[in-house]
Amino acid sequence: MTVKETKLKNCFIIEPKIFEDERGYFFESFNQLMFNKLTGKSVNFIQDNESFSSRGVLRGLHYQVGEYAQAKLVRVIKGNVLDVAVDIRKDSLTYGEYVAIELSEDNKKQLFIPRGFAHGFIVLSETAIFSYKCDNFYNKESEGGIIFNDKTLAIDWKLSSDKFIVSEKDKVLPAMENARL
Ligand SMILES: Cc1cn([C@H]2C[C@H](O)[C@@H](COP(=O)(O)OP(=O)(O)O[C@H]3O[C@H](C)C(=O)[C@H](O)[C@H]3O)O2)c(=O)[nH]c1=O
Repeated sequence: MTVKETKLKNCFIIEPKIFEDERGYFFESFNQLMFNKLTGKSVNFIQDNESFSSRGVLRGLHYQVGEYAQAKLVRVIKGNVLDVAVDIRKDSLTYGEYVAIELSEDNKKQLFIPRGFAHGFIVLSETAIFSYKCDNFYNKESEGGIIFNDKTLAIDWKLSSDKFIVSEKDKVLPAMENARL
């Protein structure tokens, strides 16, 4: 397992060690001891989520505020997505900056997104199964979001916007400047 910090403090790219043989492959998708040792963090994940989406589906940018803020460890089991994490920590030197990384069944990369980030992804493959761990429970009342095409962020989602499939809820998310932080 290798861990590399991104330009955004405490946001890490994790690459598990893959064991391949004539049967296929094996890897530890999460190991608490190694995660804590290599990130220097001690995160207690308490909820696992999974979503299935088709090409062009864009989920995000989402986060939870206050005591229900969530750190996430995200990965792709099937397919290929562009995953985006936006630093919305008010006191952060990289506030308003984001990282974008392709996560796929082939590269098996994972992204650790700390509390204080907005998160979203777009599906680049025919379909994708997205799986992630959260260190806090879902709390509808604590949900916040930023519109995916925020002008300040100007995220390049890789696909042409006429191909985007966005939920009615996400279509009306506020710009970052008006976001609930
Ligand atoms: C997130 C969540 C949702 N739900 C229910 C609420 C809705 O009835 C239904 C679909 O929820 P939503 O449309 O918010 O699902 P996504 O658009 O995939 O939301 C996620 O998308 C981005 C990428 C994230 O990082 C967040 O984890 C999360 O906001 O599942 C639950 O019951 N528990 C949960 O933890």
